[in-house]
Amino acid sequence: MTAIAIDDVRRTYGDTVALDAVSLSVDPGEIFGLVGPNGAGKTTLARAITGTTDYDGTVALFGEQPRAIDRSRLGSLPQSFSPHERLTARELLEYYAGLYDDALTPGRVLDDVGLIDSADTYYENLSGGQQRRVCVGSALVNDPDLLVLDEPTTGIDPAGRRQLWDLLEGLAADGTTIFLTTHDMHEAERLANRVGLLADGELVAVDTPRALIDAHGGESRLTVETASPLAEVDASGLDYRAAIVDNDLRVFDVAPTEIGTVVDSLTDAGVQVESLSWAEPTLEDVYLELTGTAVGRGGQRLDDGAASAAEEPNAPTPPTEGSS
Ligand SMILES: Nc1ncnc2c1ncn2[C@@H]1O[C@H](COP(=O)(O)OP(=O)(O)OP(=O)(O)O)[C@@H](O)[C@H]1O
Repeated sequence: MTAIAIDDVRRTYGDTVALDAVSLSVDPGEIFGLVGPNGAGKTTLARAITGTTDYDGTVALFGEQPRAIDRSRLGSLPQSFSPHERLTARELLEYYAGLYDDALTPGRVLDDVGLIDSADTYYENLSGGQQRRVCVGSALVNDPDLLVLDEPTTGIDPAGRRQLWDLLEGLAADGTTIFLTTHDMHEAERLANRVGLLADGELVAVDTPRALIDAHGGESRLTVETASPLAEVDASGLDYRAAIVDNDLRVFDVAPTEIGTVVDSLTDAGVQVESLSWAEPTLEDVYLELTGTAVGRGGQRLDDGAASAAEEPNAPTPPTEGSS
């Protein structure tokens, strides 16, 4: 049975369309990541799933309406969540555990979220990231079948994020369905089986991170820092499209095995290469492309005549005056 079935869900606030005919289904044991700019509608969709906002259309969780589902099957972490400040981390989890007939022990949850050493610290005295971990723990305490987490790792340090990712992956491997929102594209790429991109209330793309990157991520890029003034760099001998981006020469779609050839061509053209870095497209490129915030494939100077040839695939760009 589908874990989350969302069909033609719409939500407006006055003139604001927060969700515009969103349809989506999430399988049991799947980790689904929802990304999108501020105000795109992510929290509204998470709230529609947990039955904490009204909407038109239908949402079913394991075949039941969100407000009808046995609460012990659902764990949810709202974006804004402020537990009682004068309780310790352990007391808070004891409190939330007490809401269910059958709950995990607070000690185990604290351990899972990496807070066992701060178990007896008042919530108000925990750091922001530690507080967020307690909040994540409160969503886990009933060992739910479905977890809806709205920006679970915001404010949590890199090591803590990794710990939570491992934890969530382990839960999903054991069959828990996880729906999470995030602004961290690395998190979505690493964690989610599928990613949905919401923009202005519309789900504009849904697929595996790999498929999204293949379809929308663009080309790999070789960034060349040169000792030569960029205005004098002649890249016309390259068999690759090139442009100037952030004061470096960027060469597109170069296979790693071809980097040496590109460097040789540049050196032959009198360019002094200082450093090189090569990067594959990532989910962040997909995000920037699909939300219309991409700089432009050929670099930021596409709008000036000097680099306009960069718009043409396979047209080597000789950066000239004005393009440095
Ligand atoms: N209670 C509300 N009253 C009025 N407008 C609201 C309300 N909640 C959300 N909105 C509007 O709905 C739209 C979607 O908001 P939502 O919080 O779902 O976006 P989001 O993608 O979660 O944003 P963020 O990344 O900033 O958390 C926004 O335009 C927001 O201003």
